[in-house]
Amino acid sequence: MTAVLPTLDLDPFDPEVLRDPLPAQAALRDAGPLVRLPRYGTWAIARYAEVHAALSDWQSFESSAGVGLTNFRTETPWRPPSLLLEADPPHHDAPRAVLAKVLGPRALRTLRGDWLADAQALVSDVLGQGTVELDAVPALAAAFPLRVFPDAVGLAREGREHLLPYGDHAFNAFGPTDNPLVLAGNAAMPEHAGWVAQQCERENLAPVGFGADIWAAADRGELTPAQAPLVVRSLLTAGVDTTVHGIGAVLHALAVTPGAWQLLRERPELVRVAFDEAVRWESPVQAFFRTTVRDVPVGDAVVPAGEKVLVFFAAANRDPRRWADPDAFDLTRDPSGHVGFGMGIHQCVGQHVARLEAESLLTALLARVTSLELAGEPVRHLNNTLRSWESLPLRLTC
Ligand code: HEM
Ligand SMILES: CCOc1cccc(C(=O)O)c1
Repeated sequence: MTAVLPTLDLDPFDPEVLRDPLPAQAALRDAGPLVRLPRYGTWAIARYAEVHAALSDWQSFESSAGVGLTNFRTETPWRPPSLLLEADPPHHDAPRAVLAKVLGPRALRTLRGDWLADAQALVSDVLGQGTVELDAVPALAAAFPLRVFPDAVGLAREGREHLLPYGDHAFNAFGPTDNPLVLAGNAAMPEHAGWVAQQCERENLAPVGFGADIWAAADRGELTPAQAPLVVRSLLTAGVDTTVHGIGAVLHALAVTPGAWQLLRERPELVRVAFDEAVRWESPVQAFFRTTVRDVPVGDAVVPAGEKVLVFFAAANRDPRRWADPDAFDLTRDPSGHVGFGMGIHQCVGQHVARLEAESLLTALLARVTSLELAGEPVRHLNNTLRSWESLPLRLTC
């Protein structure tokens, strides 16, 4: 008698699930190591062990059929596929090697001083002399990445307002194409995508920056000239909304966790742990799909070849089988091993950039702000892939 496969009539892209995904994540973990989601004819894995195993096994779970619900084998992608996110070895190798160098810790050493100074300047701008109340999403979480990252890429000043809506739509587009969030973004997308594509061309990039470094790699033959603009596009798609919502997540976590800000003031060396713990706890990138290359055993079942599997990073990051007290934001925990940046060959190539942005802003805030607390009810921003805040009212006391 074959075991009956757990099935859940759950829609991971339902707006109410996006608003509060925790019950759905718990239901998926509790149902079993592999769960059938008939709603979209797909499968889901939500437990840490199976998520980690799938992300580490790109030969069985491929990305080149797309990491959203759309199967590139049978449907046309909305844009030319990413040479990293939506590619597998061998095609993935060269673009990944180039970006790993361009965005690596060594390359970022030159930015560390500038980004801390920029963070200190921004914090001085937003703080009065005493207590200030502000919406931390526009004032800090969005303001800082938009202040430092486009310059680091080498973008012109004009048109940067396209970046956030472009990324927001790109992340929505990993969900169902008939989803209300996708439909709402379709009209403006050609304009945003057109501007982004323009900025990836060599002549529109500054002579110094991540963009120039990618084109220099093409000059050295490490990429073809046709690949270079798509690798730059990866930065513009993946590198803005994610850090905005990552910083929003750590500021929210610190504001709602009693004693956390004080502990960080006493132990500023915990700043980098704080950001990774926030990425585990909130998982700004909630989930991506993979497609099975062959019949793949998961738990005591088998996923047939050619099927879409939802790999739920956020659910794995709160799996009590892996984490003690998983729902607590705990600065004394060691969050290493979390899958908030993914795992394996596709693990976030921009994670060092994200960490440096968060570290810079938190360091500047910690030096000036004695207490950081909610000043009103935060409001969620709904997205098919991103967990994020529309607004985060905070009270900062100096
Ligand atoms: C808090 C901020 C961020 C989070 C939570 C995040 C999350 C992720 C995750 C989960 C993946 C794995 C995707 C998969 O396995 O299919 C990934 C890949 C990627 N990320 Fe990030 N990311 C962040 C910031 C950034 C930044 C700042 C950049 C660029 C500067 C970036 C560029 C990329 C790219 C290009 C990939 C594809 C890598 C590959 O497929 O080899 N990300 N990111
Ligand atoms: C955070 C996941 O990483 C992404 C997301 C969207 C696009 C790309 C890309 O490589 O174009 C990467």
